[in-house]
Amino acid sequence: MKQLSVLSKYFWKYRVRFTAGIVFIILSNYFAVLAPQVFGYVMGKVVEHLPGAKTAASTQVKDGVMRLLVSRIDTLPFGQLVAACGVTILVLAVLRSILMFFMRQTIIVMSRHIEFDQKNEVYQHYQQLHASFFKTHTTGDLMNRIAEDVSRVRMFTGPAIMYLINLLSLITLCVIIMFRKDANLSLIVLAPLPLLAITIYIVNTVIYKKSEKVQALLSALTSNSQESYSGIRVIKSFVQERSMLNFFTRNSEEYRKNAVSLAKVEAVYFPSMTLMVGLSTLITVLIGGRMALHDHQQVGLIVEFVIYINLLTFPVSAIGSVASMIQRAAASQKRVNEFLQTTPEIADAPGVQPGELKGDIVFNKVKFTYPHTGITALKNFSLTVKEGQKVLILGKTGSGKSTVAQLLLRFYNADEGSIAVGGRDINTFPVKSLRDQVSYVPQDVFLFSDTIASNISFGLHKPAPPQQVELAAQYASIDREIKNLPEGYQTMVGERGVTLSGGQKQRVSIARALIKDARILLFDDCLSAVDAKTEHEIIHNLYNYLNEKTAIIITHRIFTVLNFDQVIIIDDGEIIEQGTHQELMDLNGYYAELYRLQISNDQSAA
Ligand SMILES: Nc1ncnc2c1ncn2[C@@H]1O[C@H](COP(=O)(O)OP(=O)(O)OP(=O)(O)O)[C@@H](O)[C@H]1O
Repeated sequence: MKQLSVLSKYFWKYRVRFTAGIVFIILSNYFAVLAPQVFGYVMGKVVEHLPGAKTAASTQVKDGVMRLLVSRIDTLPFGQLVAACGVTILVLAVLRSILMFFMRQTIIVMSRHIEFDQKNEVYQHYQQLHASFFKTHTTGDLMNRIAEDVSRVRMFTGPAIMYLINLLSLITLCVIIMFRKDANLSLIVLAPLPLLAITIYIVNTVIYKKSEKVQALLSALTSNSQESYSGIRVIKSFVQERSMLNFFTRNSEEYRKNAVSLAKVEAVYFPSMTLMVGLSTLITVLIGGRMALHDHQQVGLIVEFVIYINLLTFPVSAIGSVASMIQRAAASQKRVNEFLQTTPEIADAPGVQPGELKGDIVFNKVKFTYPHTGITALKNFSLTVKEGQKVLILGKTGSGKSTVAQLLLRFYNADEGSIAVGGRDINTFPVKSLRDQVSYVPQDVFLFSDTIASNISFGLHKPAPPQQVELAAQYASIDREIKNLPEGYQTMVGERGVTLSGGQKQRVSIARALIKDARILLFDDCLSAVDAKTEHEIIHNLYNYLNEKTAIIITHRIFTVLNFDQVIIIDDGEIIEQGTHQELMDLNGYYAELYRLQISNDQSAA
């Protein structure tokens, strides 16, 4: 419950709606308990008019509104009195329905507003969290917190709160009226209700546990089928359809067993609930009937009590489900809180001022170990890139090349040493300002489910004119291919759109970086999927585009077309060769060997 206290800020935010909702619930329940009193009164009058009735039935009227009504109709002829009572009951029912409508309109609508705010809060927090957080949490878990957990919390801020206030006010009103009318009879007829509430709570907990399991199995089944669809080509090419089917069937069977067991418990639950409610009504009729035999005056009271018991049925049976809704919401809110309390590791130091990024990039004795794997990706890494220089970083796979880009963009903070741009430590720039001024083409291409034009202009802060988008695409050598698509730049890509080839996606991703027109560019192995001719064309275009800009190009291949100011070879996180093309050829080490190998491969391919 402590977990849910964080929601108080939202209840305060929507206090007017919330208070109005509480008033509507209480008023609607007040009208609900007035109706049995009218029934009781009219039944008393009916008994009074029965042939052979000896005594005038007493009308135990305790409520102010009832007293007012009785004073108006008590002297009416019998027929008119009954009609007036009928109309009153009808009016009360209509009033109650209207109030119930407003009760939902206030409380349930408030819960939807809270859900919206909370989703935004969670999403905003996601955006601020550091890269290693996303490495240690699965996408499914993150999706669950924003979707499933927030929805369960909504079940608390909406239905659970509404039922709780409803049941508390209705039980209080009914019990007060019943005890004022006949304390002994009240004690007897209400006795089974706590038993009913406890039983429902216990059974509900069992249902909750079972449905949790069913839910988890269903999630596993969904991820299993999702993975099968995504990897369908691998499955088919390795002829693994049957084993995948067997795996799915096993999971599916497990799900079926648990779902059937849940259905069995639910099947017992509802009839036993009705039985217990029936028991209360039965006790009222039995004891009340005996009382009425001795005293006809009691008939109206018994009728009233039977209606109260039926009125109490729903709130009492809701206690269990409300309690488990609150439990679930508390567990979900705990998960949301854990996440919201995760502080972003990469944050701006107090008082940092934005500034223009220009000048040399200097890595000074940088050491970095990935926090959750303990892999030291860079050791004693020092590199000076002068403004306007083009630097090529080469090295075996896993040698630490991409880590250089990750650290420069502050996806992670270096453990030792420093990184400076224009003589200013990058930690003294606001992170957003730093990233805004560096164009980055990541190794893993990601395109959003949107048009090609939107994907290219993604990093811009205002809409880009079509000419600007086309120019960027021309530099990335993808313009012609885009124009050949049925809808050109307006073609949808991503899951629901046209499937671009790996090389096409890479070039759209390059265009997205180039359109930013930043002074510093980082290309991380971004031409791995294009053919040699296209690679040549892009490098040639880049040569013109880069001009005065500073560029760090990470790759496995040597680009012979572009004249690099420096070539760096990294091995196991350390620089093992560094210099110009000629210097490294003279060194006759890793670079020279790679160069000769590549030239001979290119020649044999030509
Ligand atoms: N996010 C990460 N979390 C943990 N370890 C990582 C992460 N990224 C990379 N590593 C590890 O750090 C080392 C260097 O990785 P890095 O991606 O910098 O290599 P790379 O030279 O760019 O490789 P490739 O050419 O295959 O892209 C590798 O051993 C890798 O397993």
